[in-house]
Amino acid sequence: MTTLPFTKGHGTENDFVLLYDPAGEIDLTPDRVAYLCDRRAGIGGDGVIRAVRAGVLEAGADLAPDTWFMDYWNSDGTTSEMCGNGARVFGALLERHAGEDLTGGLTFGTRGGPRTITRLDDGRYAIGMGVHRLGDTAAGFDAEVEARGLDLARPALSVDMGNPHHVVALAHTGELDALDLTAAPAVSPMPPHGSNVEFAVALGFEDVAGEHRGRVRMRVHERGSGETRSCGTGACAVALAMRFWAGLDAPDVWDVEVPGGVVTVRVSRDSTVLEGPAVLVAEGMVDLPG
Ligand SMILES: N[C@@H](CCC[C@H](N)C(=O)O)C(=O)O
Repeated sequence: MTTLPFTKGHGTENDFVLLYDPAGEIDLTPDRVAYLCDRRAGIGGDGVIRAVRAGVLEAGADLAPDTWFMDYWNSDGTTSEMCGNGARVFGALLERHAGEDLTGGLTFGTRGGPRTITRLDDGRYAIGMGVHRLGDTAAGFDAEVEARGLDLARPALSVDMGNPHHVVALAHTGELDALDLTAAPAVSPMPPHGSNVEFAVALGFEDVAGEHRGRVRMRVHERGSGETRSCGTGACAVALAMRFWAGLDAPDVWDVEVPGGVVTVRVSRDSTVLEGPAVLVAEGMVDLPG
């Protein structure tokens, strides 16, 4: 039996089991991840995040060995390139367990490339999300999505946030509420490694303290985790798609309502910054079977 210390945390209720493992001593396997994320038999979470030094991971080979690396796993035991909400919670873990000061920004590694986290004056965190890429912007859409609760297949735009996304615009919040995301939406064509699928309804634009802001509500079905109460990379994908579809006068700042709260996405030419909270809720010890 292996016994491990863990931290439980969430970002807008996208929740994670966090393992502080600078020297890479934990033998993390898909079965162990699935066990930790099990909400009845384990701790429960949408994913596992291990804080490890880049030098002890093959995926961190391009980084200076003492760079922190966010080793992200979905609840089904698969890994992903990036997790936006998880990155904020990872930052809060580094503050608590490694004594890192994030007020001036800290760059860390992910499978999707380096990202930077900064603690904001109001206690939230900002993540520099790296370079994004929209799919077929000439056509406006490059896929179709079918989901339970939708009468017809809907057009979707793919957005690469380091990890894959497809965004579907719905007409009103009634359509969003009627979705049944207990089954994975069918994406056509589906990328080889799957996709995260966001459904979004534009709520309007407003000027707040001299800033032109958009507001949008979304739900998400995450690759490897099912429906979650928030997705940071998904919120960025939604803001980018909405901004693109809205045309010339579209805001660069978007408040994205998710079932678990609100995050803010700031768009510049080819990159985004994701702002939101991170909460560490518990520390404990867990026995891993086997
Ligand atoms: N919830 C995350 C995304 C987690 C990874 C995703 N399920 C994938 O497989 O790409 C976020 O906040 O970005």
